[in-house]
Amino acid sequence: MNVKKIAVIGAGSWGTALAVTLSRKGHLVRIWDVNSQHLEQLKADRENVKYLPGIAFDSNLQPVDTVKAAMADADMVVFSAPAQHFRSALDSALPYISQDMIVVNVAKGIEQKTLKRMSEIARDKMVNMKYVTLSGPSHAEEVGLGIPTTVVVASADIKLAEHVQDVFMTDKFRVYTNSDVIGVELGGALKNIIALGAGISDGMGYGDNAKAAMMTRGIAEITRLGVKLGADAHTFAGLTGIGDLVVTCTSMHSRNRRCGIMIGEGMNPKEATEKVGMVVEGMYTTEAAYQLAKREGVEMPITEGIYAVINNQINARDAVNNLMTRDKKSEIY
Ligand SMILES: NC(=O)C1=CN([C@@H]2O[C@H](COP(=O)(O)OP(=O)(O)OC[C@H]3O[C@@H](n4cnc5c(N)ncnc54)[C@H](O)[C@@H]3O)[C@@H](O)[C@H]2O)C=CC1
Ligand SMILES: O=C(CO)COP(=O)(O)O
Repeated sequence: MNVKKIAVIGAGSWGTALAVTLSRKGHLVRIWDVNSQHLEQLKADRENVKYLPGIAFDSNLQPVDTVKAAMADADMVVFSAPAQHFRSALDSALPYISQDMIVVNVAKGIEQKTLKRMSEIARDKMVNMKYVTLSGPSHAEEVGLGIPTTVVVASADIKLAEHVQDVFMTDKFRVYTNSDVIGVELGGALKNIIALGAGISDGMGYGDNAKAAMMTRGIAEITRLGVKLGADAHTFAGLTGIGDLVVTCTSMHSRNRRCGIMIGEGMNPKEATEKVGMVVEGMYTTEAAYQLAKREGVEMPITEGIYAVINNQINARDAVNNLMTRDKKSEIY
């Protein structure tokens, strides 16, 4: 195997699970986080007790004190900060990113203040960056345990995507490629809105029929916005579309779903988000998608309903009633 030096920026649950996966494969991995206290704990425990407990670090996975130390001589950098923090994470690492270094981003979101996808932020910072998006149905807890998982790496440069596929691929972590960066990014980001909705539905005590409706009509509106923004509709039928939607709407590992459940049970959305204790990307992506849908003139009734609920403009029961009593429609339009 061709051993790579890999920097991981962001030691939350996903950054840690990926760092563990890469180091188990034999790569030399250094992980850094903006929270220095958290880094001290990683060094002392050789485990991420806060975000991914129970998964021991191999000797070739090293938490380091500075972004410079993480990036030194790296062949590849993996950004695993939440989407709203990608810009600042990239800024801190940018001085050390050469034209040859491969940049992989695993955040699932849209920047709220600019409505930009993660690859658009990266492109603004550095032309010709060797940039790849990694996404798909992949809860960190299961990846850490080595439970079979599939993901997709996307780049317009398919050779680059294939290279990243080789670096990450193991018999427990199967990696596909896709050249549709827009579709892969939007699938991963927008499913979090629907996962919030699925959780709200569960929290209200609604059943499997309601959740199936949420997921199916959810992917319909995700596809509508995605295609309008230049994605390939087929991508939304794949791992980073329906695949990630299914895993997030049905799993108790999902922070978005858990947050939704608490909201559905009556908790204030802000309190529910804080109670999860990790990033709940859907809370930010809902706002961004709501604005994007308005800007693009795309109908996204579920997103609109969830936007109204999490902004305390309407209660969840009335939002569902609004969805159920919309004008009659054909399923395909
Ligand atoms: N947890 C999971 O199972 C998966 C998460 N993701 C995505 O990965 C991204 C990160 O999620 P998690 O790891 O779960 O979040 P988390 O809430 O577990 O941890 C986020 C970490 O990022 C760090 N951070 C924040 N700003 C930073 C910066 N500027 N530079 C360096 N570190 C910074 C925080 O200190 C924290 O340690 C999200 O976009 C999420 O949607 C994707 C697939 C699976
Ligand atoms: O994206 C994920 C799994 O694919 C993680 O989802 P949550 O952020 O809802 O936990």
